[in-house]
Amino acid sequence: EKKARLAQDSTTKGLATCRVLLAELEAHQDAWPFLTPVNHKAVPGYRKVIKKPMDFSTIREKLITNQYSNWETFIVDVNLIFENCERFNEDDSEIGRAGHSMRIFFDKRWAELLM
Ligand SMILES: Cc1nnc(-c2cnn(C)c2N)n1CCCn1ccnc1
Repeated sequence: EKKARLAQDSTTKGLATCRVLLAELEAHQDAWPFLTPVNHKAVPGYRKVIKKPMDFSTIREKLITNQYSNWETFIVDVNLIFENCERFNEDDSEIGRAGHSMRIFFDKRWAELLM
């Protein structure tokens, strides 16, 4: 009973921390490419190349509708944003640089908040 309650608490606390972390990501000055889903109709090749699109608004919706079982599943989706960005964009491009900057910020912050 106690163990189950502890696990539940840690999940609730973990997911509350994810909301804080997501708000910081969305507020970051380099977040602009990742705020909403890539418009694959306007971006030739995106739908073919990127099998699992992800963006901050989709993550927010999933958080609000309880689709993350714990903070690990949240981290997987955030990292998907950065992996997609690196796959589709040159490192030496506006969006590529924004992706690297956001990944560095995220790696630091989740370690501080969740580890
Ligand atoms: C995220 C992301 N990764 N690639 C793109 C993108 C969109 N168009 N092109 C030519 C890309 N390489 N995006 C979305 C960037 C969304 N955006 C662009 C300008 N303001 C927002």
